Amino acid sequence: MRPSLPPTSRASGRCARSTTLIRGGRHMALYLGIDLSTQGVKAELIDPENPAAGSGGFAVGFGADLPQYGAPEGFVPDPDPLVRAADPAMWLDAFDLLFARMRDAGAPLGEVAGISGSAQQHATVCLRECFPRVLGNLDPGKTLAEQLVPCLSRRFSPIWMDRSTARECRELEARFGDRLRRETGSPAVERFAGPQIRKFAKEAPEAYRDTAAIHLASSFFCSVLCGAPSPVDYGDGAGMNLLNLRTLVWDGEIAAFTALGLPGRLPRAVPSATIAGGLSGYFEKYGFRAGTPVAVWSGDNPGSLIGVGAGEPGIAVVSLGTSDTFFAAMRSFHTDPDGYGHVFGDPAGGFMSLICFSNGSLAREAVRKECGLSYEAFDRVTPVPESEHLLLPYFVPESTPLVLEPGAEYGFDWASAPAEERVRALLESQILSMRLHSAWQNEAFRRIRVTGGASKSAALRRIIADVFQSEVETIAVSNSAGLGAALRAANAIGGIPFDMLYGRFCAPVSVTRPDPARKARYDRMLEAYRQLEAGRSGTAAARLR
Ligand SMILES: Nc1ncnc2c1ncn2[C@@H]1O[C@H](COP(=O)(O)OP(=O)(O)O)[C@@H](O)[C@H]1O
Ligand SMILES: O=C(CO)[C@@H](O)[C@H](O)COP(=O)(O)O
Repeated sequence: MRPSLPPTSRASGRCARSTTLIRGGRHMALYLGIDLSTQGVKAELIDPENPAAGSGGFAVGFGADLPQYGAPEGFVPDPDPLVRAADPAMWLDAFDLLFARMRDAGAPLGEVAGISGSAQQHATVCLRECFPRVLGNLDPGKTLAEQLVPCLSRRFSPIWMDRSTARECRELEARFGDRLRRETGSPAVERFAGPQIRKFAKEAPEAYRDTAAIHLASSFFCSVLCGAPSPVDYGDGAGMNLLNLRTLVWDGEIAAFTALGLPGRLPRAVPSATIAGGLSGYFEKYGFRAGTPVAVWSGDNPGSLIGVGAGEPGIAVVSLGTSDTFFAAMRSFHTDPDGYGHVFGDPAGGFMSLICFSNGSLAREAVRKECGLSYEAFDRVTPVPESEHLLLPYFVPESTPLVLEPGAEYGFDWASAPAEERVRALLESQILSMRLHSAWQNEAFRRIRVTGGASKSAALRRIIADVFQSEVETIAVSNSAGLGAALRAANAIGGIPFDMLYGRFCAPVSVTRPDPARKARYDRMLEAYRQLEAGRSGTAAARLR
């Protein structure tokens, strides 16, 4: 059994466990998976022939390790809660730091046979014409940031938390109506790349003219590894409002309307098992072999679908990272009539659903601090009271349902409630919202796999099991996006079938069984939550109509 990443992994360096992959020994072929998330970059190194031997995982936290960027939560603080951007220079420095740490810890990077990765979804990186030339001539004597920042035509990248494109979404909806949802898998969505690019082209036309290529964070980092521009995979590409999921090519009409000349600025869209290229010689300084095959990167949620072993329909996944997401491989392509759910490419083939709640760990963090609790205490107090208190947990702008003006709304006397009641109300409300807004999938999932930082919380796992009346399973590695990237590399490059990899790396290590006695309670609370949400001014039950 592989132990999970200890909580310290976020802060810095290598996790406490040190295993055989670091201590030495011969390996047939190792695969490396990297995940660039909102708050840090993490890596998982696996040996498919010896799944018990882990690297322990490596991590760089933007706040703790790169404080000079002033982005403690991974984005540049902005007084406007709708504006959220990150500095690609910080991401690039984190990459150099991550690989240096792996080399210094003795990770056998020379034995890596294949690499892939994933990134937080929707973030765009805009690049000048010089990008391919600079990439092809990276100087190992300099840092990635020193060399690549001059290629940026937009200095900061809007990330998935940005909600400043309501106008552009309205324009896209007015032009294409329901075709957007039916063919790109989602209505126009504020955080998606298309509306973000439209806003950029309108507000900074010169910088847009100076832009030769627009990458997602995933295809940007795949390009950096390969030393040449990389395609976008269907998993992450579907989060742009630009990819036609019926034809699996960029929708020329939608792209041309989004911004003049956009079709010529987009990388190719390809299946997730595509080999993007060979590793750039720049990375030899960390001990890698130049030319090591790199499989295209994906989004962190599609990557996690693979990392928890749920690439086939039947198991739902709840990822409790900075955002909370609920997703599952789909049996058939269908879209959410309310417009909150999305359809992305499943890296194992076919499609996956996804619903994103922006008030995931950020909301839990806000309440935890307000109550002055540690996470251990937070976890201990939650199962105690059986009160049926609810709140709308909009501590930051919310995607599901769409809430642009943040402000939590309480269905009970919040100020005088004891800390444990507040915490329980928050966690139950978050999971009830998840049940409410995932119903469009029309599938009763009997098994849910949980992942992400907050999946360590036994209280949250209990609430998920009881609210959904499903078994809730964990796997050993909580960095499922990083593990998913390593598994994708082993599949695409090593030719190892996913079901074999799932069997070796994704077996459940804990199961929380639902308590049937709580079913009636949560059915009742779901109805009460629906009414609380419907009664809030400025919160639409459906994005569309
Ligand atoms: N024991 C815990 N209980 C609840 N939340 C936790 C716990 N440990 C960590 N977290 C939360 O996990 C979050 C990070 O999760 P992670 O999956 O690493 O995020 P991301 O991939 O989005 O950067 C932190 O914001 C923190 O609030
Ligand atoms: O916007 C979405 C999904 O559509 C987010 O889930 C991002 O992909 C960020 O992921 P985390 O950093 O929270 O894992």
